Amino acid sequence: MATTTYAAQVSDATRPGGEIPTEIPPGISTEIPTELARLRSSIDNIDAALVHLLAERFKCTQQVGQLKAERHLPAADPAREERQVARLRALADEAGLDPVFAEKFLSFIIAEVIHHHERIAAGEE
Ligand SMILES: O=C(O)C(=O)C[C@]1(C(=O)O)C=C[C@@H](O)C=C1
Repeated sequence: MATTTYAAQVSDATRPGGEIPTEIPPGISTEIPTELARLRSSIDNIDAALVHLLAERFKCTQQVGQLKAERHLPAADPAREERQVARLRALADEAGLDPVFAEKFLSFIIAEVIHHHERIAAGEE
């Protein structure tokens, strides 16, 4: 999509390879893009950490999937999930994160894990 506004140009400038617009309109402070770029840099670091943490979690759950398949255990354990949800919701609350979001996020991950467990049990992974 073509960027026409100054705000859109500044937004593009914070992307890798982006260029700061040469003509800054009068009255527009360069402080905003600097602060935005700093915050986005932190967000990128946090996103990278999340990816690494998720990769570690999935390495663990892949092993759990193997274990469950060998012992013919069901892929899902709703009682365990209930405890995880309760714990995560409390942690989220303490941390200032929306517990509803925390639960949705955990459920999304667990659904993917169960899918992998089922594939392992079916000999597809
Ligand atoms: O702990 C287990 O039994 C798992 O299979 C792991 C896990 C999870 O991702 O945390 C996934 C599925 C289960 O329903 C409960 C938890």
